[in-house]
Amino acid sequence: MTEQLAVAVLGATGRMGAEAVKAIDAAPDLDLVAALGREDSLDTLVAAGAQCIVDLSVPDATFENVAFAVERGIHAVVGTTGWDEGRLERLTSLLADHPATGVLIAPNFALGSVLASAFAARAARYFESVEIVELHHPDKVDAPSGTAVRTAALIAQARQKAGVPASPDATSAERAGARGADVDGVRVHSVRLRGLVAHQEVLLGGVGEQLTIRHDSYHRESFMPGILLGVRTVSSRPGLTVGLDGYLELEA
Ligand SMILES: NC(=O)c1ccc[n+]([C@@H]2O[C@H](COP(=O)([O-])OP(=O)(O)OC[C@H]3O[C@@H](n4cnc5c(N)ncnc54)[C@H](O)[C@@H]3O)[C@@H](O)[C@H]2O)c1
Ligand SMILES: O=C(O)C1=N[C@H](C(=O)O)CCC1
Repeated sequence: MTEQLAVAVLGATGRMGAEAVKAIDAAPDLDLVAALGREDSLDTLVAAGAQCIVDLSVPDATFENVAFAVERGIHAVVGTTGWDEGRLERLTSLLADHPATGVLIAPNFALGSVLASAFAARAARYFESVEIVELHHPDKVDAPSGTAVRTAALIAQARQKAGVPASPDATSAERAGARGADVDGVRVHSVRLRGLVAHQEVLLGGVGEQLTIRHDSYHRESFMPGILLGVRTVSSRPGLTVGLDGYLELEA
């Protein structure tokens, strides 16, 4: 029998963490060696012999958790949001000192969401206007969602490369927030509504037509195949990968 990979979950009692604990526990090739909450010491990871962490904690804690792992040569699969450019730069320089260690930061582990963002980036160069509406449960602490920030970045890159001008917008009188947040030049609107899990629409407008690319996660189980893929792949991908699309063959 091949040796199991020793995995620890951080944020283990949270909505996502609890689901990840179940998924890792059920995977025959993975050994759940630790399940940490807010009060637990990160030293537990070392004592438990973790080879890979899955961080599903909170934006305020995720950098410290991942840095602790990287400094000890423990790979990290990260679903927690809050990874701005400054944090990514600091992590990249930390990884330079630990060249065998891999980190995957995936704003969304649902395959359909990753595909929807990739499709939207491809389509965005052909439409005059593009805006994003992200819709989540009301217990979410951050807005806009990490997925929307990543989708906007991919769209902005694709439009810039293709020389597409900014989406037209004649707004000259605005009540604060009415036009959403500007993320890399793309307007992002955040809805928080009881009953929702995680949903996103990319609205693409051209003369006389509209294309909507929508993805829905109805249950947190939808994120588990992506987490397992990340855990199984991260040790063979040293350095930093942002987006699960980095581990998928998305080109047709
Ligand atoms: N990448 C994805 O596919 C995906 C999917 C869903 C949620 N998320 C993100 O995952 C994060 C968690 O979401 P959630 O809905 O499970 O939130 P949650 O609030 O239910 O869970 C977070 C947990 O982390 C714990 N925690 C706080 N500080 C900690 C620390 N220092 N170390 C370890 N644990 C700590 C909290 O006590 C809580 O139990 C959010 O940033 C969310 O946006 C990502
Ligand atoms: O429930 C959440 O919180 C989610 N967070 C991620 C994000 O911010 O994009 C992924 C979807 C669910």
